[in-house]
Amino acid sequence: MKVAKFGGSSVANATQIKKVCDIIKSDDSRKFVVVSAPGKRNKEDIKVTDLLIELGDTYASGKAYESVFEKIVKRYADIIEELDLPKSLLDEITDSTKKTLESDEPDEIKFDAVKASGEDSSARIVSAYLNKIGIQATYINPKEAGMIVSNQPGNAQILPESFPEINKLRDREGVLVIPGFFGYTANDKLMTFSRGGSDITGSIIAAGVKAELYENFTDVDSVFSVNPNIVENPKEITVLTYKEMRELSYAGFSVFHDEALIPAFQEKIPVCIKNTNNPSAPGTMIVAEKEQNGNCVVGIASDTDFCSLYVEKYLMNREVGFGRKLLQILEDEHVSFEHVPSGIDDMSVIIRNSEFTPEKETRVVERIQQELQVNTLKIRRNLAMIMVVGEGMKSTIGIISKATNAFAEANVNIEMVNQGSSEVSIMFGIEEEGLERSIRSLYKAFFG
Ligand SMILES: Nc1ncnc2c1ncn2[C@@H]1O[C@H](COP(=O)(O)OP(=O)(O)O)[C@@H](O)[C@H]1O
Ligand SMILES: N[C@@H](CC(=O)OP(=O)(O)O)C(=O)O
Repeated sequence: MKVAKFGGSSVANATQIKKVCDIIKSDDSRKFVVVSAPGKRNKEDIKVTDLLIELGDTYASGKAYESVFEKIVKRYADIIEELDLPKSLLDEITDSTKKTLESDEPDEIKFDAVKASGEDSSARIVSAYLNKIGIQATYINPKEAGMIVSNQPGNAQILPESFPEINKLRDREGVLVIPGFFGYTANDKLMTFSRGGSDITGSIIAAGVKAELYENFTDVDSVFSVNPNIVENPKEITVLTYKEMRELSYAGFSVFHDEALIPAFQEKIPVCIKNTNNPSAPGTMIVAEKEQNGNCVVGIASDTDFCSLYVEKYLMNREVGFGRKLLQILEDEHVSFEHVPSGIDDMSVIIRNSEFTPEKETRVVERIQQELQVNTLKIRRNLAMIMVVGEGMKSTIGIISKATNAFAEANVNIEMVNQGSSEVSIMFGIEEEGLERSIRSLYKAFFG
């Protein structure tokens, strides 16, 4: 039995949904189908999830929300009409979205329910269309599927007790169509995962039903060795390990959510990234282990919007507990950090800009100065992180020198370097301004 997840681009309009249903029809083992909300139909379009977020915000602020509501309804209306599905389905979706919007739930809970209604509507539509073309299919709500999550709006985590419940889905008849992106708390409150979280649903279902394969259908033939929006026609990756993919998606390969590998990895379920628009292409396989042959670097990922908090203190190496005290100040402000490169007398903490608001910065700086008596304290914003990834790097000499040469050729100054202890990745911090030319130069050095 396989789990097939279809992303927003695969259900963006009726033509795409027909392709999705053909893919399901072409293989009887595709029993579990997870869908996202309709995504962008072209570059300038807006994802339904983004419209729903706008709807929730507008409603909460007491402003007129009707025009954005109409835009959302129009997206479903066009799809339902073109698929020749009954008008009652559109009424059902419209009524349920309106009811969610007008519910008495606290704003935070309501926002998640409004946001998730895009996935819910997609699943109802796909299931109805499958039945129309003669495939027995049932819409399954995540509550019915047994997806119990933590009480963290917008950032829920699956709870372990879900898996035995999900396993029972194996006994159900026909194709089961499950909306991605959300689950329910033990108190029956709907909570969404973080953005892009339908990939997580697919992986949870795959782990729960112990699927033979988790197929993740998107709009590219494979995972490329570098973001195709930066380098034209980059090299395709045929096989990746879980570890490599986790590092790459964490560091910016938005094609697959970085948290989504964990459930599949725990049950050792292979993942295949495939293209809805070209399903016969083999795609990229993500597996536990692979043979090391060819290039030791598999991919180069990058992300922007980081800042660094740099502290220097003479004899820091001798001061027991310095690192803990610094990180404690960040913990007290609920700031999570990404990397901590350090020297003898200095330490940097790399944080996402969104985590480190100006208000938090003021409080953190004040406390560091008062409590840690550092000699230097510097905050730098607008940093980009580049991650060079590959399991084969640990047994290969000269990777860092090849990379630093590539930065030099791109005339970009490296602000920091951090090699993860697993030696699967090397991280370089640079100013955002030099990002694209660095990536092109690194790509040329490792894949050119
Ligand atoms: N290294 C990469 N390989 C493939 N695609 C990538 C990579 N980095 C970024 N992307 C982008 O990810 C997109 C697919 O992810 P996403 O938009 O989330 O799809 P979906 O709509 O299927 O959820 C691709 O269209 C591509 O622009
Ligand atoms: N629709 C949600 C969840 C998701 O996974 O979407 P997509 O498959 O389009 O990345 C979002 O936009 O965050």
